[in-house]
Amino acid sequence: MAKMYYEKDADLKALEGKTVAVIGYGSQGHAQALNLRDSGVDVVVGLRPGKSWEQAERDGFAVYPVDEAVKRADVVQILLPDEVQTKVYKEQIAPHLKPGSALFFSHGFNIHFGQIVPDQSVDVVLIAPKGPGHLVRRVYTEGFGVPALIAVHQDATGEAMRIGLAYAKGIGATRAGVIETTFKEETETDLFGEQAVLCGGVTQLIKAGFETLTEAGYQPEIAYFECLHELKLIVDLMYEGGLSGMRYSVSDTAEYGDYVSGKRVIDEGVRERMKQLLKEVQDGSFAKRWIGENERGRQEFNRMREEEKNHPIEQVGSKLREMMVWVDGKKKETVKS
Ligand SMILES: NC(=O)C1=CN([C@@H]2O[C@H](COP(=O)(O)OP(=O)(O)OC[C@H]3O[C@@H](n4cnc5c(N)ncnc54)[C@H](OP(=O)(O)O)[C@@H]3O)[C@@H](O)[C@H]2O)C=CC1
Ligand SMILES: CC(=O)[C@](C)(O)C(=O)O
Repeated sequence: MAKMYYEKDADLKALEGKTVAVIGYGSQGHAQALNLRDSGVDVVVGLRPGKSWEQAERDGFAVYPVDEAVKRADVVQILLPDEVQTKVYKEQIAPHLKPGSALFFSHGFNIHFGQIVPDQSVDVVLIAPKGPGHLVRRVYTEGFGVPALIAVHQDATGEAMRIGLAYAKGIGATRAGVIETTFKEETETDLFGEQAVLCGGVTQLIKAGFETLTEAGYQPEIAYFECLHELKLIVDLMYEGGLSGMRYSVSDTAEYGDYVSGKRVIDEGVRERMKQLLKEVQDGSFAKRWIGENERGRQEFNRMREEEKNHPIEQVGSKLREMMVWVDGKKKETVKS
């Protein structure tokens, strides 16, 4: 069984007198910077001029160009998009990293695939929340935490784990639990999971179900409720009580359908294709394709993003989300797309 670290295993004193520079203020950056500050940690933000800089200033942070933020920092957390980290690191971070400082990531991609090779004089630590940034913030403000993974790639000071656990406590992760891993394991499992299950697999399943119902003539709003909206409620039950917890709460009819029909949708062929996806993550061919796509200007990415935005399920969903009174009687602050 994996070792789990909790609040009692982490000491924020490890960050006392240290400045943390959060580089990037997007999904993870804003969440981690706000949570750290609320936990009493001294935080500056490193950015380029633009909407994030303006937002970070509105949120009361001292914002600097990336290189200036790094010069002020004892811990540098790189929360830039994976595809831009290498260039920014080489040009604006590496030349200003202080010996004995710590370089943090929330995804192991650029270390694992050798895009970033830090100087031996710095600690290199991974604190990877296992959840989207906006929920890392929301759950923290509700008094809870999103669990995270921790890994040490380099321990120049002998303090990397201690500082890493303090950081995890600062963003609220030790409230839930932090599991020790490696950059390799986090990178490969995260890339596989987001492609085969969380984002890729699930969205294709939702769209296939929605299209099956709408093409059979059922109302698109009903198809949306059945195949997307209710999924959150079902997954909440799994989140709280596992698959058995969900099956306890749904009807026996649904549970029987789960057993006799689910495997006809997700059959052996799907499992074989999942194994192929994992191979392409492990051998670096996915990483090579993603790095190349960015070097070529992201035409394929932008075309697919546009196609997905125009899918009927998006139109139906945005109309319904405006019409519905939400479960707790008020509309939650939705993530701005
Ligand atoms: N999204 C998530 O929930 C999760 C993300 N991660 C990891 O966290 C890291 C950050 O991802 P995420 O938060 O999604 O990123 P986002 O795309 O949400 O945010 C990126 C931030 O970086 C800034 N930025 C982009 N390019 C530059 C640049 N050249 N110079 C300075 N600032 C720049 C953007 O500012 P601007 O407004 O100027 O574009 C923005 O503030 C990644 O390693 C990712 O894999 C890990 C777990 C979950
Ligand atoms: C939220 C998360 O961890 C993902 C899906 O892997 C990501 O956004 O990179």
